[in-house]
Amino acid sequence: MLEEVKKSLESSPIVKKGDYNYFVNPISDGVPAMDPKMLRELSLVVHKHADLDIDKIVAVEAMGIHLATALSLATDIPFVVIRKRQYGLEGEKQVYQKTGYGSSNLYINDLHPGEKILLIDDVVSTGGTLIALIKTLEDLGLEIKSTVAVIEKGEGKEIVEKETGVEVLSIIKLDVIDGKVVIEKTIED
Ligand SMILES: O=P(O)(O)OC[C@H]1O[C@H](OP(=O)(O)OP(=O)(O)O)[C@H](O)[C@@H]1O
Ligand SMILES: Nc1nc2[nH]cnc2c(=O)[nH]1
Repeated sequence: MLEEVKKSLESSPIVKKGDYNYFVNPISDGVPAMDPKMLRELSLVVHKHADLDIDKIVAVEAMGIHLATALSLATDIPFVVIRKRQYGLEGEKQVYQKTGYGSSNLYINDLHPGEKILLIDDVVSTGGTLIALIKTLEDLGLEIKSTVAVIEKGEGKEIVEKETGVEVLSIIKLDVIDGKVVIEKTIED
C-alpha cells in the first residue's frame, strides 16, 4: 500500500514561497495530474484508520475537497466544504487561517451543534490552519471524531495536537531536506 503515493511525493518539485520550501504534488495541488488509483488508495487508507461514526465529512478548501469527495463516495457520508468565499448565509462563521506562506479567511457553513464530523485536509505544516479550525469547530459545539491531514510536513501534527489536544491522523510524514521530499514514515509502516 501507498507505494505509488510515496513515489509521487518523492519526485515532487520544490518551489520557494519566500523562505518556505513548498512541494508540488497531485495530492496537495492537483498538479501534475492525479492518478485515480492513488486517490482511491488514499481514500481506502483513511477509511481503514479513521472513526467514521460521523454525520458529515468536512473538507478545507481547496485541496481537501477531492479527498473528501473520494471518501464521501466510498462511505455514502455527505461532505461540506469550509470555503475561502464568504456567502453571508445565516450562521456563517469566519475563521482566520495563517500558513507558512500566506493567510486568508475561511467560512464555515451548514455545521450544527452536536454533529459528529471528520475534518480532512491535504497537508499539516505549521499547523495554523488546523489549530484555527479545530478551536472554532469545537466552540460551535461540533464533535470532531477524526482529524485527517493526509500529508504531515515537519512538526505540524505535534504542533496541532499540543495546541488543541486533538489527535491528528496523518497518512504520510515527510520533510523537505536539501531541496527534496524525504518520506519519514507512513501509517501503514
Ligand atoms: O499547517 P499549515 O501551515 O496551516 O498549512 C496547511 C494548509 O496549507 C494549505 O492550504 P492553502 O492555504 O495553501 O490553500 P489551498 O488548499 O487552497 O492550496 C493546505 O491545504 C492546508 O490547508
Ligand atoms: N502543496 C503544498 N501544500 C502545502 N501546504 C502547506 N505546506 C505545503 C507544501 O509545502 N506544499
